[in-house]
Amino acid sequence: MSDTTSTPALSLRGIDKAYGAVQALSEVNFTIYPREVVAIVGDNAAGKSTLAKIIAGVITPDAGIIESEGIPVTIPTPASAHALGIATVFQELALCDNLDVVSNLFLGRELRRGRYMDEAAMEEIARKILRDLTSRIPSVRTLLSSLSGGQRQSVAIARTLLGNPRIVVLDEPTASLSVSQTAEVLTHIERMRDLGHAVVLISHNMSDVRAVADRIEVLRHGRNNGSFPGYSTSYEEIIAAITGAADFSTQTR
Ligand SMILES: Nc1ncnc2c1ncn2[C@@H]1O[C@H](COP(=O)(O)OP(=O)(O)OP(=O)(O)O)[C@@H](O)[C@H]1O
Repeated sequence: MSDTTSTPALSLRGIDKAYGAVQALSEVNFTIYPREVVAIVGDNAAGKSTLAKIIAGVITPDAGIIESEGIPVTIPTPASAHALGIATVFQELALCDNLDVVSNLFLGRELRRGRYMDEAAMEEIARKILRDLTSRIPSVRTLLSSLSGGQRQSVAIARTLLGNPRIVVLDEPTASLSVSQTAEVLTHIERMRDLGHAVVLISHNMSDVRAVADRIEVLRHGRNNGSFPGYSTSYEEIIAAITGAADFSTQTR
């Protein structure tokens, strides 16, 4: 259950971002609380990825205020996002096919014991994280190249959880997954919320979003166009906000 009585984990207000002549975001507001899954939805070019990249510190906004746990911050780089407890899984999962699950999880931050890598400790942590996510990967020593798309997504999510982030941003995590793999990823999202993480879910898939999101934020042409409770909003209502058949621009959180 989200904790909307507490200070927001992250809050963005009045965010503008232009790429040359293209105004990708205009006066966008976005808030997420601890233990909350918030979906950002919208048509192509609505500004979803741009907002995700601002949260991830990949790009900086031209204007607007960002607060982390109520404190004004800037997120000029991915390292500063990381320092604020924000982890992002981009669509290109950035995993190594020729390495196993453990090596992918700990790539660049291997645990050592003296001069040697502490394989046993890394295996144990990998198993625990995957168990917490209820992942069905058979062995942490499986090579990435032999995993399904859904299992690879599990590894990418597990890798972000190693740093125990407050906020996890998932960019289209179920794109190109089968029905059963999608169900597995949606379970991971629910587990992350149960474990106390706030999850930002960028998605095109309305049934995914309605299945797991506590709240759905619609972007249209780079502006907010409505904020809806996830479980009780009809498919038609969300589509109307996405397509502009209905104007919800004043109804944002
Ligand atoms: N690096 C860039 N240079 C120029 N224009 C860009 C750049 N990135 C995004 N845009 C433009 O900004 C607008 C918003 O793009 P963005 O990728 O944020 O939308 P989106 O909602 O994620 O779309 P999609 O669902 O198609 O990925 C679009 O008009 C896009 O063409």
